Amino acid sequence: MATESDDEQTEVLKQQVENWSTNTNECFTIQLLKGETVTASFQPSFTYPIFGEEERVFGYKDLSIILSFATHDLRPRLEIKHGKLFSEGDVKPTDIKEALAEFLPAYAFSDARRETGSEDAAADSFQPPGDMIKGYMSKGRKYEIWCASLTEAAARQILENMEILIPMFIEGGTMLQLGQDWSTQRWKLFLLYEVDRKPTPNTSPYSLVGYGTSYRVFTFPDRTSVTEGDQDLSILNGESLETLFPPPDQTSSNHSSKTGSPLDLPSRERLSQFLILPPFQGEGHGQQLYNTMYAHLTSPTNIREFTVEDPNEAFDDLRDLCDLLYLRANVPEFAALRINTDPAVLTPEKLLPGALIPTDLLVDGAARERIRRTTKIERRQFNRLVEMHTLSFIPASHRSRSRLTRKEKSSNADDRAYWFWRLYAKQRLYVHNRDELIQLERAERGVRLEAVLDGVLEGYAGLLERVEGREGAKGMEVEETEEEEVVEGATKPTQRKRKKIVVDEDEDEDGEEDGMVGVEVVANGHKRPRAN
Ligand SMILES: CC(=O)SCCNC(=O)CCNC(=O)[C@H](O)C(C)(C)COP(=O)(O)OP(=O)(O)OC[C@H]1O[C@@H](n2cnc3c(N)ncnc32)[C@H](O)[C@@H]1OP(=O)(O)O
Repeated sequence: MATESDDEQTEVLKQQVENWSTNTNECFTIQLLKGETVTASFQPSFTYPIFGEEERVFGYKDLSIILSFATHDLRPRLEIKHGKLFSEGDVKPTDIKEALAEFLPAYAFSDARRETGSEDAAADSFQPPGDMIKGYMSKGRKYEIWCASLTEAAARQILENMEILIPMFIEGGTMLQLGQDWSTQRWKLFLLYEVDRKPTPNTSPYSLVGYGTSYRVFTFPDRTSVTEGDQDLSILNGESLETLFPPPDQTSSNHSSKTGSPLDLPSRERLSQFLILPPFQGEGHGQQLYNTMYAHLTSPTNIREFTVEDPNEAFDDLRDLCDLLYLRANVPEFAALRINTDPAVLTPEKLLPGALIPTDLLVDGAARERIRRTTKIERRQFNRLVEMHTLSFIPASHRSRSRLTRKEKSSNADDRAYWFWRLYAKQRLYVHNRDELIQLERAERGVRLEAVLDGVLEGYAGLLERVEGREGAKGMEVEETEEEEVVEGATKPTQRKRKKIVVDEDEDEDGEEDGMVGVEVVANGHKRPRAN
């Protein structure tokens, strides 16, 4: 049984823990260093992957943890400063270096390069690994995007140097665990640098702004011929693939030269990690890097599709904006897509209650498939972009359920278009949310689907506002943009701006097919459910 003095002791202990504990998001500073000059300084968004859920360390007064990165090769250096240390009994202060050990290369904890002066010499002659694939100017400053295979030692080194930034800035983000085997050839590193046109002596002109990684996954040539499960051949654990296509470094001397590399197989490219360093966010660099990665990764003929691994909301916003601006400006067949409201095509028999939604008639199915294949945009993302684009031609004043009482029979073309647009979008959302919806009573399903659709609409409306704003301003920007472009290694245009959209949708949409699957033509619900 706890006595009064036990309680007092517990209270004292609690007080001590509080007095000696420090929030690691607050005491942690990340610095970018050019020579010994600090060019930028910022705090991490998350430190829980390093210091635990509470994001606190114990046992220090006036603690400050400074992690500096050389701006060019991201070589890290750790400095820990503190006042008094807790020293009572056996309780020791948190071992900060130990907590950071698995996130940083060993040399981050020592100063050898700095002490020998080799840092400056290396900086002077530094060139990013790989090839420069894009250059652009923004606000009078020069930027370059470089792409390197992660088989290149210098690229790998840079990635290892800065990988701690992923768990620090992407919620749930983890560091890559690359092996030493041939499969590393599937990986690419994209580095976005600002290039100082008048660098000071003994410093590098290159300063990292952001980076992305991608990897190649094998796919069947015609994904649509498979309806269930993930079609990546990577599920074969490489064994069958390697039998068919021995990797180059393991190819025996009697191996036929006819046999290609696994990298030449029909594949998807998957964008894996994407980060613009905080001091450079919100300046359009995310768009530049995304557009360049998309254009570069989709250009080989054996690449069938461009996908993104676990995007977060901010990335989804960036991707939606970039993709929609690109398709509307550069793919005329996409720009021409509209909701079909022609009663001669959408005959009463096609719209009987209980009939399946004729999505291929509502928005030209053959054209959609053609565009999707040539642009290589992943199916779910592409379908969402078609929804956004076709919605944009329906005036906002007609996007109201109260105007839908006469459904397809409405005499107003915009009201009819809105009715059909809702049917069209509901088809995809039904398939996507099928698992949840089939558990509901039939009547509830309609209501739930309407609610999901309203949430989607809200997001689309915000995005369209930004897209149209950009397009409206484009005429005025054209001259400046063309002047600013210094290298056009990529085919996607330079554009910028915003907003968010989310539903209950996962990344890969294997199994979701267009066409007349799933949803029936249903009457609109009468309630006004909450948007999700
Ligand atoms: C696959 C993955 O790796 S997912 C993880 C993505 N990475 C992160 O979340 C790390 C931290 N954040 C970042 O690195 C950056 O802020 C990014 C990549 C999200 C965006 O890059 P930025 O250079 O800031 O974007 P950029 O200036 O080009 O903005 C373009 C548009 O993206 C969208 N956007 C950018 N940042 C955000 C954000 N934090 N929240 C919502 N939308 C955003 C907006 O639509 C923006 O247009 P706007 O300027 O009109 O608002």
